[in-house]
Amino acid sequence: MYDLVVLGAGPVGENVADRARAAGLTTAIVESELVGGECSYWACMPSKALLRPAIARSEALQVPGLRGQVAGPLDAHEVLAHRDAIVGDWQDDGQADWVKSIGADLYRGHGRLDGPRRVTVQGTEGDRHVLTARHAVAVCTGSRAALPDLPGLDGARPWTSREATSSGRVPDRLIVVGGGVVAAEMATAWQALGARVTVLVRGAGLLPRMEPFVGEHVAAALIERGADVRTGVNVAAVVRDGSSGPVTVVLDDGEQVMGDEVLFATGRRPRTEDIGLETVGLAPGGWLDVDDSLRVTGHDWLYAVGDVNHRALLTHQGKYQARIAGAAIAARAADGTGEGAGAGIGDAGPWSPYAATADHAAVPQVVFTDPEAGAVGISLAEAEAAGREVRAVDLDLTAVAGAGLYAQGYRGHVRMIVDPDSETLLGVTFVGPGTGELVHAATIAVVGQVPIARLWHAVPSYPTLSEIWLRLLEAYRDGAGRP
Ligand SMILES: Cc1cc2nc3c(=O)[nH]c(=O)nc-3n(C[C@H](O)[C@H](O)[C@H](O)COP(=O)(O)OP(=O)(O)OC[C@H]3O[C@@H](n4cnc5c(N)ncnc54)[C@H](O)[C@@H]3O)c2cc1C
Ligand SMILES: NC(=O)c1ccc[n+]([C@@H]2O[C@H](COP(=O)([O-])OP(=O)(O)OC[C@H]3O[C@@H](n4cnc5c(N)ncnc54)[C@H](O)[C@@H]3O)[C@@H](O)[C@H]2O)c1
Repeated sequence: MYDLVVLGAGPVGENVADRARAAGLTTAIVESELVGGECSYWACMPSKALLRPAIARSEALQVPGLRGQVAGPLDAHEVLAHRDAIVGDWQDDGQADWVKSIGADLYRGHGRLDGPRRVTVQGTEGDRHVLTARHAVAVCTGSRAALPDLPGLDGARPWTSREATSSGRVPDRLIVVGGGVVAAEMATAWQALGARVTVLVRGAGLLPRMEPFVGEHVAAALIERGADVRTGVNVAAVVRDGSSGPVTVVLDDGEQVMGDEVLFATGRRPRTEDIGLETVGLAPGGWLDVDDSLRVTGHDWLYAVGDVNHRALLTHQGKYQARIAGAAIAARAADGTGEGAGAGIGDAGPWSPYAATADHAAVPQVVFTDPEAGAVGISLAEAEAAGREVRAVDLDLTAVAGAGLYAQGYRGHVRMIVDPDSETLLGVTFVGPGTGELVHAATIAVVGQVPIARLWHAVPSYPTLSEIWLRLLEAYRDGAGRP
């Protein structure tokens, strides 16, 4: 018997276990593939290992004295080897050792709920275990790529995010279907590695969840570097010629696009179809609904944390939820009841240690395209959709001296969304080289609800990109975004 059983040892499951361990709970953690999850082996880490050389080279091309040194293409062989090293050659010994080091017991195999507070593990070696949880089970099984139901797709062996982050060779021609973050980042990476890239976007532009200027900058840069970015197109079928021949994507107007590989970056679905949800009265296959303490609706012992609850499909946000869930599980366990709304966690109102409030108000994200983009909080479109009256302050990032020093011909843009009543920030979005590192300042301003009047005292260093904060305050003072 354990205090807590965690299903899935991705970044989120690891953090739930660690937080619970810090509070003195005994923990078992079950993993069917690699300890470290999607993020470590087929998502964040390998994708950023592929992207960092591309972005560094691109920035060096804008720096006097360096341009000539990086005029040649990336050494794809070296970049792929670096990616392999970053993912530890898809071996998880280091992370498995870490799980042991925190005192949790690791069970390797497929875990399934088997009624309240029970998990069975079908071990990878044919072994079988029944684990019982005194206080809680945390489902942290993550998500996998969602593929559309298209004629020919199964036989066409499409890439998903897994192949796009782990491929050992650069295809001559890569077709990318989708316009979200995976599509934009992977188009950027493989183009920089030498593939001729065609991006097929169903909607009006790339990165539709962010402010529109982000997708415009990223698409323009991809096109300048030779990619074919087509918007408003629908894929009707996919055909692979033989087992290793080229692939043809047929659009619904009959046009055909040829490639050597096709990546479907068309979103995610939850890994909940075979985890025994039916044994506790829940429907298999869906995202799991949770309250702000990450407890599954209607179950006082069951938590769902990370991608699987669909609140924010990001590692850092999942790990934030993990810290909150771990704290709530421990507090309810200490309280001795583990039952009833609020038992052991007091009122757990917004911003308490037991409420993942930032999921609603301030989810930060950096998109590692070239140029980089970053955002936190709401966009103008989201404010309008919610009927909120806001002021949007827009600026070109070249308004600061730091931009011209960062890169010759620097291009970038920022938008700040302000609540005019409280004069606090509701959201900020950046696009431009180096802007990923500006996002955390924005996150602190949004989460801290720092009034504009106080932000004037947060003096940005000269001559950094951060000086854009001062320009934003000046523009706001001078009436920018006023109706
Ligand atoms: C290409 C790509 C790039 C990304 N880049 C970023 C990025 O730069 N920054 C960022 O913040 N986010 C990024 N993300 C999102 C990030 O990968 C996810 O948000 C994160 O991995 C979610 O963590 P998780 O622990 O909830 O799930 P996962 O990482 O999916 O881990 C779940 C774990 O549970 C295991 N599991 C599932 N079912 C069972 C079962 N029945 N029994 C036992 N074990 C089970 C799985 O094997 C897996 O190890 C990216 C995603 C993709 C696809
Ligand atoms: N840097 C980062 O933080 C980072 C990087 C990669 C992924 N992620 C996370 O991973 C998650 C998954 O990313 P994603 O890009 O796969 O999903 P997404 O939901 O962001 O984008 C999927 C896109 O595919 C399109 N689409 C869906 N079905 C389609 C179809 N049949 N034909 C054409 N287009 C179709 C959608 O319109 C959407 O624009 C995201 O939520 C993101 O937060 C984060």
